[in-house]
Amino acid sequence: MEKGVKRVIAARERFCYITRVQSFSACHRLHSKSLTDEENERIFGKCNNPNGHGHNYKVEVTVRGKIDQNTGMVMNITDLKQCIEEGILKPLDHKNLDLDVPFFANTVSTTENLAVFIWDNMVKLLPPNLLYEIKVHETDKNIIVYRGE
Ligand SMILES: Nc1nc2c(c(=O)[nH]1)N=C([C@H](O)[C@H](O)COP(=O)(O)OP(=O)(O)OP(=O)(O)O)CN2
Ligand SMILES: [Zn+2]
Repeated sequence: MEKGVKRVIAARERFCYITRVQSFSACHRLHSKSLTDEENERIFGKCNNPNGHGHNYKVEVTVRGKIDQNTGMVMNITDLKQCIEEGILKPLDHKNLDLDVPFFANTVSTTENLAVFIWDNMVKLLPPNLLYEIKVHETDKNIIVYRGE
């Protein structure tokens, strides 16, 4: 480099994924108003039990974004925590999904639809273009992923 000439080299943009895990408890019944009682029983089996059943759900919320060069963060996890409180715990924890959550009044409370509900809540609360994935563990064996498609 020529003597006395300063060259500013822009730092490369780097992207990271942050996942925060949150558990909550809720009960539900798989039952579709657009099917007959017999069809509901046949399709959903024990999950159509009229008095419902419960789950300890686990949700993984993943955001993807550029690491801010000043803060070193994609987003502050403290803020992510607050969005999860607002978008997941407040509406869902210790609730009967079918009776307490208006979204499920006419939508079957499958884990697929629960993931969509959580996505729609979180996308409104998080900074634009950061939400990457919602992963819901209904049981240890049943895991649903939704990426807003
Ligand atoms: N596509 C989907 N299928 C099913 C869903 C769902 O959300 N999406 N949900 C259920 C039930 O709600 C349910 O509670 C599943 O419970 P269960 O079968 O007991 O759970 P496991 O598979 O983890 O338990 P096993 O040990 O295999 O019995 C059903 N289907
Ligand atoms: Zn269930």
